Amino acid sequence: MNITFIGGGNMASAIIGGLIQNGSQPASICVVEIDAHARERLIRQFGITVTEVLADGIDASDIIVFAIKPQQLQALAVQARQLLQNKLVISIAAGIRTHHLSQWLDNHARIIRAMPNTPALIGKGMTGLYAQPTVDNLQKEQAAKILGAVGTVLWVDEEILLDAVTAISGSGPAYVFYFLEAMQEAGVELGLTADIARQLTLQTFLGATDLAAQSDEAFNTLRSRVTSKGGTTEQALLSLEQSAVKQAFKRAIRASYDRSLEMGEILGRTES
Ligand SMILES: NC(=O)C1=CN([C@@H]2O[C@H](COP(=O)(O)OP(=O)(O)OC[C@H]3O[C@@H](n4cnc5c(N)ncnc54)[C@H](O)[C@@H]3O)[C@@H](O)[C@H]2O)C=CC1
Ligand SMILES: O=C(O)[C@@H]1CCC=N1
Repeated sequence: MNITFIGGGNMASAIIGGLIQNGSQPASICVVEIDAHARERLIRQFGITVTEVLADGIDASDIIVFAIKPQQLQALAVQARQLLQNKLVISIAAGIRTHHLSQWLDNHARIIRAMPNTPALIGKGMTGLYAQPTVDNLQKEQAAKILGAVGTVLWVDEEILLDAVTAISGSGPAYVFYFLEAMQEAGVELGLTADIARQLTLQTFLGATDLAAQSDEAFNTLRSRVTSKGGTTEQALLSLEQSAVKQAFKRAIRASYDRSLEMGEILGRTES
């Protein structure tokens, strides 16, 4: 199964790294990339085939992954539409709806929209998938196999739910890194070295998320076990409540969701 990525930036690189780590042959992966520095990096990092010529890249595979910015997708689609025939198109562009992409591609009917995330690089990605009703089961299995090679996949049966997936797991690693930053900074302010604060923070996230993953219990039950009456955690949680951190966090996720919908709306409205 050969795969061509159009765009070899952060997210494509994370998926390619995960695929190779999981046993894919570099020779089965091609990237079309317009930036010369990025092309050099991709060859150095992965030993894959890289080209700047769209037709060559599309010709090389039956599965084409659109991995460029949402704002660039329409122009690219218009260039690609004569070249795709019945190939499977997987778009990872945030917000862009399959019916708009299909229009830009002259009513192409084999489109799967995917929302992966960057932990794909180490095989721990989370990808939401939505297929147009015209995509056949074999092509759905191929898409699930590719993204499944770099983590967990789940299908949604309404496209709007992919905007929710974007807000939770697509953008999600950035929220986690934000919390890691805050905990490390707090540790340093309390006198720890940056290295020790980093180690304590990371191991706490790893331990707590592994514990939650191995438990059937609700997150707030696990939280209550850390929170001794009259103890230290209680004070921290009280402070978080007083600062309305949960509400602020939910608003942040809603802002990501709204932006995904807005990008779909605005970028889909433009004429092809
Ligand atoms: N970064 C992330 O965590 C995630 C990103 N996405 C989606 O993935 C897509 C790519 O995002 P990133 O990788 O972060 O962006 P990026 O900016 O790192 O990569 C985009 C790459 O596409 C190249 N490019 C631009 N126009 C091109 C063209 N016409 N032909 C070939 N190459 C072209 C650029 O030179 C660049 O290397 C976006 O649509 C984004 O919404 C989806 C899930 C997560
Ligand atoms: O920030 C973005 O728009 C992309 C989609 C999800 C993660 N990164």
